[in-house]
Amino acid sequence: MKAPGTDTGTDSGTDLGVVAGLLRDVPDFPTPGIRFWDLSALLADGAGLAATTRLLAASAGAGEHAVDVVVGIEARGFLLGAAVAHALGVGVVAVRKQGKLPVVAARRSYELEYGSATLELPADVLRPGERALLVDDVLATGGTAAAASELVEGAGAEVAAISMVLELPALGGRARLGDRPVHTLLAR
Ligand SMILES: O=P(O)(O)OC[C@H]1O[C@H](OP(=O)(O)OP(=O)(O)O)[C@H](O)[C@@H]1O
Ligand SMILES: Nc1ncnc2[nH]cnc12
Repeated sequence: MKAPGTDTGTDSGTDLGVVAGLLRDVPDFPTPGIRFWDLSALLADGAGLAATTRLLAASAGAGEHAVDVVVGIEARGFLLGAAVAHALGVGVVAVRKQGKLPVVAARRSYELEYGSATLELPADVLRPGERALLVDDVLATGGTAAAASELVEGAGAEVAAISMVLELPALGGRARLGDRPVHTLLAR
């Protein structure tokens, strides 16, 4: 039984159950053979978004280990990254797909489960020594998170942690991320 006053809806086991119950998988999207994990229903649900935000923000560290900024990866990482940054009281940096930013600090190209892409970091938004929390929805091959991490580190900032909702372990993404701390809420 919970102690009086602790039933605030922020129990992490309860939050995880809410998140798991709102995940959807779609066969053969965007190409045949891909089992696509869709977070639309989770994000559209107020309790789902709140639970996800709390769980992702728990990777942010505290005190001298606290992160200074959240980095959200286009596109689904923008939604989660902004929510987590707001919960932590820090700012959010949008790492964008190629061609969207007017002033670019650096870019990295990579392969993912169903194609290839290039990410760009905006100029003059990360300061050397800042501790960044990388946020995205899915860790699959790890190509996206590795590219975003390299951009953050190339700017002289530190990837303090990488926080994602869902990991697809069969695709080996975690191994691509070296010794950077990776936290995923669920695996499928
Ligand atoms: O671990 P990986 O194999 O790199 O795959 C994970 C990435 O794939 C998806 O993004 P996608 O590139 O489809 O872009 P979107 O969010 O703009 O739809 C997902 O949101 C992650 O960013
Ligand atoms: N299977 C998948 N579902 C959702 N997002 C992804 N990104 C890469 N692979 C994915």
